[in-house]
Order: sequence, then structure tokens, then C-alpha cells
Amino acid sequence: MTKETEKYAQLLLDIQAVNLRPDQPFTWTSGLRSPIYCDNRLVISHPQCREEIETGLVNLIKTHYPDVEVIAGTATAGIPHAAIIAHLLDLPMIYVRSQAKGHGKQNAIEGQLLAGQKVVMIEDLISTGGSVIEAADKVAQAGGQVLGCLAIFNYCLDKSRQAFDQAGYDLVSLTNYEALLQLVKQNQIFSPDQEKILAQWHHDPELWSQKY
Ligand SMILES: O=P(O)(O)OC[C@H]1O[C@H](OP(=O)(O)OP(=O)(O)O)[C@H](O)[C@@H]1O
Ligand SMILES: O=C(O)c1cc(=O)[nH]c(=O)[nH]1
Repeated sequence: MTKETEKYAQLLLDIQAVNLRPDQPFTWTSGLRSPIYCDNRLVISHPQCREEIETGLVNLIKTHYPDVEVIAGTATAGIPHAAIIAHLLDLPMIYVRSQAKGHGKQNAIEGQLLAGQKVVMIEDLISTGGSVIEAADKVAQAGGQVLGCLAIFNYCLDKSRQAFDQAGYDLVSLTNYEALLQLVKQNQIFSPDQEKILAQWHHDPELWSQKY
């Protein structure tokens, strides 16, 4: 855990984005069942937290992807962050739908993407990585050059590591599960039993999921 990852994990705790419900697990978009759910959609409702997060994301882009030409939001939760970042960097923005529209222009990508443009994907959170990888694939198929993916929070599951390795996309995040867990322990936010459940879950989320 670094000072930076700790700072952003604390911000998510401060706005109560982190929910723990071991007795009534959450169902994730991947279908996995989980005792934890981090609702980063709340960030947009808290101006001070929002400003710190968007500034952090902009700084990561300047460090890791200085050549970026287009900021791409992943629908839906990545879109507001992509919009703010694109505005702060004075860059074009696009967003990628999880499914192409069934009417109108039937677009999967909204906004203008020119062939060869260098794109950074913005996602609010990485669980399995499936959503942002699928969106990045759509951008690549449309002729964009994906420099990498940027997220606020990453659970750092083996499954997502393997998925990013296989897809060949770079991934950078502001904060992650390790930093969050460290703060939770330090501040005794959850009970020892709850911490144990989290440890079991993170060790093998698929096995944990099958049991519930
Ligand atoms: O890494 P993954 O396994 O793909 O999971 C993470 C994705 O799940 C959530 O989106 P959700 O599907 O709930 O839709 P939303 O963005 O429209 O809220 C989240 O915002 C990420 O996009
Ligand atoms: O995988 C998901 O669907 C997911 C997990 C999580 O913690 N937060 C979220 O918004 N989505």
C-alpha cells in the first residue's frame, strides 16, 4: 500500500462507497456472488471527493499515457469520469456502450473516433475486468489504438490479472483492494468475523461465490 492508494481508498470509505453484506451477498455483473460491493457511482455526488479522484486520474494519465488523444468512458459508471477527465485535459471524449443500440444509428461507440487515434479507457472499477476489456476491444475493432485502461478501484483478482494479460491491455488504478483492506483493519471498520469472510472470499472468489 502506498500513501496514494491509501488516500483514495480512504476517500471511498469516507463517502460510504464500500458495502459489506456477507449474509446476503451481492451479485456482480460477471455473475459472481460477493460479500463486498464498492459503489463508486457515489463519487459524482460528493464534489470534494470527486475533485480529488478526477485530479488523481488526470495525473495518472499524464504519467502513464502522455500521448493520449481520446478519452473513452465505459458505460455507464465510467462515463462521468471520462467526461470530467476529457474536459480537464481538453481532449475529445467517446463512450462505449455495453451493447450496440438497437435503433437509431445502432452505435456501440458514441462520439467521434478517428482511425489510429490513441485512446485511454476509463472505468470506475475492475472486478473481473470483463467490461472494460470488452469496451477496449470495441475501440480497437473500430480502429482506435488502446494505450491502456484506467480505473478508480481494482479488486486485483487473479481472474482479472489473467484477463488483462490475455487481452494485452495495460491497467492502472488509483486504489485497490489491498489498500482498502489495510484501512479496514487499521480502523477496525469490520468485525474480526467479517474480516475473515473477506479473506476467504478474496483467496478464492469463485469458490466462495459457489457456496452462496
Ligand atoms: O470488471 P467487471 O467484472 O466487468 O466488473 C466491473 C464492472 O461492473 C460494474 O458495472 P455494471 O455492469 O454494474 O454497470 P454500470 O456501469 O452500468 O453500473 C462496474 O461499473 C464495472 O463496469
Ligand atoms: O463486479 C461488479 O459488478 C461490481 C463490483 C463492485 O464492487 N462494485 C460495482 O459497482 N460493481
